[in-house]
Amino acid sequence: MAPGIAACMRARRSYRAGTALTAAMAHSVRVAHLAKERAVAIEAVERASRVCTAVFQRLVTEETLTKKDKSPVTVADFGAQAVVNAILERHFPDDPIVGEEDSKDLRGEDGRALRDKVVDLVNAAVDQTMSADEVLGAIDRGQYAGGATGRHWTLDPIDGTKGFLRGEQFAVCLALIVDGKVRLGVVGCPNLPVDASQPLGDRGVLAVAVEGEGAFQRRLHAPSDLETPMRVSAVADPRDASFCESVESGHSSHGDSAKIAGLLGIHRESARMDSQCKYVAVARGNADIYLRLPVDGSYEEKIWDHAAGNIIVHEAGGRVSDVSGAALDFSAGRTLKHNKGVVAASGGVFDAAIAAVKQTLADKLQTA
Ligand SMILES: Nc1ncnc2c1ncn2[C@@H]1O[C@H](COP(=O)(O)O)[C@@H](O)[C@H]1OP(=O)(O)O
Ligand SMILES: [Mg+2]
Ligand SMILES: [Mg+2]
Ligand SMILES: [Mg+2]
Repeated sequence: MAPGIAACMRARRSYRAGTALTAAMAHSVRVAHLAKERAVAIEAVERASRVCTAVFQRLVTEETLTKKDKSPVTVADFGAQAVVNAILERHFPDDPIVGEEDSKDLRGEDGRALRDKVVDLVNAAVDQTMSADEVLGAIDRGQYAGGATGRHWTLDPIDGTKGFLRGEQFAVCLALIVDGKVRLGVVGCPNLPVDASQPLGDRGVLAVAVEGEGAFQRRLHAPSDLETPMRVSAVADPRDASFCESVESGHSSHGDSAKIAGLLGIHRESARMDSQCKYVAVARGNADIYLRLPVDGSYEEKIWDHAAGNIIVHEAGGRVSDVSGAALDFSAGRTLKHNKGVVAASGGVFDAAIAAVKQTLADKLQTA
C-alpha cells in the first residue's frame, strides 16, 4: 500500500477514535466505513490534481484540442483520468469506472504527439512505469455503462475545463456508487482558497464525504492528514441567501436565476465559478444555494458532474435535488436521464429555493 494511503487510513482511525472516546455511551470504536476506498480515492485525486497543476504551469495551445462537442479537452484531462484509473485498478481491480474521457483522440498517427505527452505525464505521476498501451487501457477503463446494481466509480478528471484553462476554478471529482447510490465522494479543488474569507490566501482544498460520516475538508497535498468538518450555512431567511452558479450561461440559465433571486428577495450578487467547486462552496457555507437551471431541454447531466458534489453537500447537512425537487438518480447509467437541472442548498433555504425554481420554470413554460 502506498505510504499516503496508509497515512490517510491511520488518520481516519484516529479521528474516529477521538469521536468515540468523547461519546459517553461508546463501548468500542467502529471500524470506519469504506476506509480503504476513502484513502485510495484521496490519493488518486491528489495525484491527478498534481498532474493538472503541472500541465497548467506549462500550458501551450497545441496541448488543447477541440472535441466534436467543442469543449476544450487537454492533455491534463487524459493524464488525470489515466492516473486515477491506474490507481483504482491497482487497489480495486474488479471495480468498473464511469469516466468522462476515452482514448480515441490519442490513438493512431494523428494522436501520436498528444499520446506521447500524456504517457510522459502519467509516468511522472505514478509509481510504476506504464507503456503507451497501458496508459490508453487505463483511460478506457472509464467506459463502463453504470447502472443500478453492484459498485462502480465515476470520475471527472477535470471538471470545469474552461475554468482550468483560465487559471480559475476546476476540480478533480471521484465518487463511488454502490447499488445506484453515491457512498463516497472526493473533490479536489487546486485553485479554491483554503479560507473563503481570504480569496488571495493559500489555495488547494480537498473535500471528502462518506455516507453517514459527515463531510470534511483538508488541504490538498497537505503535509498532515488534518481534516476539518464542513457544514452548510445556517441561514434561515432566503433574503439573506446567496447563489452560486456556472460561469457559462450555456450550462445554467443566468436569466432564470435572476428571476428566482427576485422571487426570493435575494440582492447579493451570484458567485460564478466553474466546476463542482460550487458544491464545495455550499457544503462549507460560502454560498447557500447552487442553481443549475436547464438551458437546453434535451441535455442530460452526466453522473461524473454531480456524484461527488452531491454526497459532499448531503453529508455537510444540505439537500440536493433536480429542479422538480426529486432526488438525483445515479442508477440510470452514465447520465442523470431521469432528472433535469440541479438545486443544492442548505437545509434552511432549500424548500424556498425549490418553490421559486418551480414557479419560475412554470411561468417560463406559460409564456413560451
Ligand atoms: N448544456 C449543458 N448544460 C449543462 N451542463 C453542461 C452543458 N454542456 C456541457 N455541460 C457540462 O457542464 C460541466 C461544467 O459545468 P460548470 O458550468 O458547472 O463548470 C462540464 O462537465 C460540461 O460537460 P463537458 O465536460 O462534457 O463539456
Ligand atoms: Mg468535458
Ligand atoms: Mg464535468
Ligand atoms: Mg471533465
